[in-house]
Amino acid sequence: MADWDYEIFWTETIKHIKGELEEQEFAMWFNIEYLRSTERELIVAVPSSFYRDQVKQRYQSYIENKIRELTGKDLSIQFEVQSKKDPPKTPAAPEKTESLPEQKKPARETKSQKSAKQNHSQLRKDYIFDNYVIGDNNNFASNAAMAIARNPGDAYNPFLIYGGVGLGKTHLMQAIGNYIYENSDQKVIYITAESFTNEFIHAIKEGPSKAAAFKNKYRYADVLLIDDIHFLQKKYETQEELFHTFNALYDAKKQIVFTCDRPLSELKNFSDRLSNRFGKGLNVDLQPPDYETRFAILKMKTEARGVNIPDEVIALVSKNVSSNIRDLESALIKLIAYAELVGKPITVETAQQQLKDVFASPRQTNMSIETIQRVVADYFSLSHNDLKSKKRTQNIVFPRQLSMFIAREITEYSTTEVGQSFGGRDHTTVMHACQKIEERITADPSLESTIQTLIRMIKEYSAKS
Ligand SMILES: Nc1ncnc2c1ncn2[C@@H]1O[C@H](COP(=O)(O)OP(=O)(O)OP(=O)(O)O)[C@@H](O)[C@H]1O
Repeated sequence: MADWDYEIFWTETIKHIKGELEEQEFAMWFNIEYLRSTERELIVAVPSSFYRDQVKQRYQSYIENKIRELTGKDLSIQFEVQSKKDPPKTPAAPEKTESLPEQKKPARETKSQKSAKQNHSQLRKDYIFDNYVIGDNNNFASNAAMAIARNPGDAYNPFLIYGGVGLGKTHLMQAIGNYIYENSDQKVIYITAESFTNEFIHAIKEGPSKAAAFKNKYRYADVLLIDDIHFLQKKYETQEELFHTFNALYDAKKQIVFTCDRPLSELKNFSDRLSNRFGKGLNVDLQPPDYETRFAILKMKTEARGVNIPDEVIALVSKNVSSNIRDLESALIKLIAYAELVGKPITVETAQQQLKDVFASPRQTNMSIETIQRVVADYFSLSHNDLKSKKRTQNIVFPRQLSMFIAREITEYSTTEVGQSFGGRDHTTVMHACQKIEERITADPSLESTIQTLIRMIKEYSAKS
């Protein structure tokens, strides 16, 4: 694994730490830059030997623990002193702007993904890294996916991508498959959990030789990609079969990738031992894209279709369709179809008229939970990461419960979805939070007016962003 690069994990670790520490403390002690990595070490730069000694003493084990949580590996941090003229760069949140965003880059790969090989029969040929736009919502997941595609079976195995509908799980998973298929002779198998189940039931019905053929087919894969494993809930026999397939592949160091619509902890009627196995590797989530990323995705999709749509129209659609990327694409297709049918260019006016129902649908007007978190956190002088963190101090627990309560009041998100947005908490935590807030309102009616103030602020914030 000589060419392994832990930079993405370093970036992610720093992001977590930034969310946990006071702003000042972070700015003071995390003037640390990633340099390179070896199999067991991450080498980072600090500005002076004094700084190095202080950081080592205060934070080395804290950082190493964080990295272990993310990678599952015991990596040690080595500090190199490198004086710099430039001031430290601390990651800053992207500013929200009404203007057109700069073009984001798709996830380009260094190796060419185009070759003379025939397309893989189970993989969509356009689901490749080159067509996958990277934004803050999927940065970690897509970088991890590329690292896995370059070293299948080596480091992050199994790899689980989870997140809500239409956020790019299948695309990313198939990009891994396409990359490996194009660049090696490894046998890549992609299947949805539903087809896996149907094939399994059919094979058993057909008798022992078909059942054996089924087992062999999956156990001799080099790379197994199974989409939508939440479908396996309650399918105990298929889970059992997959458990054995998993063990055979895992022991042989073959890469396994799964997608799921929720974190493993939220799967119901799912065997613990299977869930434990899946949880062994790297689990990453995909969040809904921000405005800039939506714009970049639409821009890329229009270019790929060879249609000419003004940037103002792309901006309008990106602003008004925020639920997921599939909805974004559907809106675009609707516009293109209309323009082709009536033979007219697409303008802001036609887009507004043709997509007015889409823009007004409850899915699009639904307030994002992140907006609620940001406004409530700001009100209580916290960072919005505090609300998603595991911290249980009273100054954080109350705003967190309040945010959950407001999310249930003014959005259509389920308790499961709300819980997931608060650091992957269970839906029962959300129910408990709502009950606690209701009890507090009964005991202290002035809380009701605080809640109304917050809701007004959230709506104003949302209208501006
Ligand atoms: N980052 C991205 N860049 C470009 N296109 C994207 C991106 N993410 C998703 N898409 C596109 O959005 C559409 C939906 O993606 P995909 O089917 O992978 O979502 P999903 O999360 O698997 O959804 P589901 O849960 O419904 O199966 C696809 O056309 C995909 O190409």
